[in-house]
Amino acid sequence: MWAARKSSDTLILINAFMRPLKAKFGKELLEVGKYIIEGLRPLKGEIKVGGAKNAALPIIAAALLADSPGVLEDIPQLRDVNNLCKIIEEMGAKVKISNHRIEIDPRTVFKSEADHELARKLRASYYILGVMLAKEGHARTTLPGGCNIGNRPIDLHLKGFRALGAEVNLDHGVVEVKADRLKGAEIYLDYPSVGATINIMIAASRAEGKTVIENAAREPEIVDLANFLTVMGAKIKGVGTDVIKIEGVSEMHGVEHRIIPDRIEAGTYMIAAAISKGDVFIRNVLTEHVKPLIAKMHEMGIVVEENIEGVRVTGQNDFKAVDVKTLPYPGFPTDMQSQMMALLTQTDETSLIIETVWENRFMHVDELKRMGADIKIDGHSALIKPGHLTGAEVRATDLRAGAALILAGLAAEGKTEVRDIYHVERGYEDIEKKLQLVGAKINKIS
Ligand SMILES: CC(=O)N[C@H]1[C@@H](OP(=O)(O)OP(=O)(O)OC[C@H]2O[C@@H](n3ccc(=O)[nH]c3=O)[C@H](O)[C@@H]2O)O[C@H](CO)[C@@H](O)[C@@H]1O
Ligand SMILES: C=C(OP(=O)(O)O)C(=O)O
Repeated sequence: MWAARKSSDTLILINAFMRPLKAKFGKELLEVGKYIIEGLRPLKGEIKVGGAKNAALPIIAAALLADSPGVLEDIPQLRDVNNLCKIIEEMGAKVKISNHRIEIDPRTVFKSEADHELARKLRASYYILGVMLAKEGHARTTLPGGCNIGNRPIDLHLKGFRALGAEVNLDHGVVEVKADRLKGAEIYLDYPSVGATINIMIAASRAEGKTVIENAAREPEIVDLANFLTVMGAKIKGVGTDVIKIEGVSEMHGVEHRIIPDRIEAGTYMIAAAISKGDVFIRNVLTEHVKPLIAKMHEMGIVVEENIEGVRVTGQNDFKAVDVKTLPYPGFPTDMQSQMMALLTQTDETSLIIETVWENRFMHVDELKRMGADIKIDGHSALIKPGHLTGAEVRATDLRAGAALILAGLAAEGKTEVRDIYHVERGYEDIEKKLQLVGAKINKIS
């Protein structure tokens, strides 16, 4: 959407040229690309982090709950955001995008179904379910896409909707939820699922009476969404703890809201600074959100200095091996696991990573091995031995796997080609440009 608005003439020309090729090879043809990285250059300077993808997405969807237009600031320019905006536009909302600001007018929404093809392109499309169920008493969408990092059921979302009084149907991968009136309920989540907590919180904000979500997820993105909903008129207490209480309201209005900084993007650049043996100030970081990473970096002997605006990471010492276990917030984030693994290939001894959130989030391991890494997987654990990385041709199997390979490329001798960068662009805005600004030799070939 941004690209189209930035240079629509160029796109018309490209499309005319690509149409016959797209017809022959499929519509994703334009989305293939690669990064080429030449490593062993210490990064120096400053990188600015953007708004958080995983906060922006539910907040864009939740803007439809209002009965008047609203404005969102610090929206990252990402494939996922673009696709979600297309979904809500197709449902009738008026969406005006300029730079990192989006105006959403929900008054013209006439449809409670998300376009299936678009919905399959991202995980967060399922927030349309909670939003439209609350707003119109009906919603329909296909099961969502997102990273292929394991089984990604939505049973807890559906359990929550049922508890609120909705009728739920899941047939051939299409989910439909309906209710004449949602009623507040007590809902215990078997696991503190981020998506289920968000979807239930959204639906409950317009239900009749009080809802209590127990064993709720505590991620900062959920707190950001709750702050947004509260300014819109919702009554929410306990967010950021594992018990969230919501008193339903009948009206919500459009507001202005600034999205919190992306803690995973911040963490990725913190590792870029360290792994390249560089010295980088990463601006626009809420340091309390990256504490689990800062703690591990300190253990490794990496110098991390925090201030109100961000963190300075200096990676000039030798790195000590550490063990890492991924957990729901405030534990070490699974979304930083692959990037951390790239860093742990550069330590003095063997490190251990235990992935407890997703059962299939080691797909980057085979790719890192192509670059010379010595990693053994046993179930949910990976043993990482120190090794010398050399450039290779590798594939970004998912968003954070792609980020890990770019990071490994920064520490590798020679040239690394990271292919299939579709997923990377779902979650990182201009990663190659931000890295170029601090001295990395990285180019994107589209
Ligand atoms: C768009 C978005 O915000 N994505 C993030 C969100 O994903 P997402 O919201 O999909 O992740 P969840 O927190 O829901 O999933 C965590 C665990 O709960 C399980 N589960 C989840 C839902 C459900 O109904 N039943 C169930 O069993 C999953 O299989 C997984 O093992 O949180 C994850 C965990 O921090 C991150 O890796 C993702 O980047
Ligand atoms: C897994 C991720 O995203 P999604 O849930 O959107 O696939 C992620 O952001 O690392």
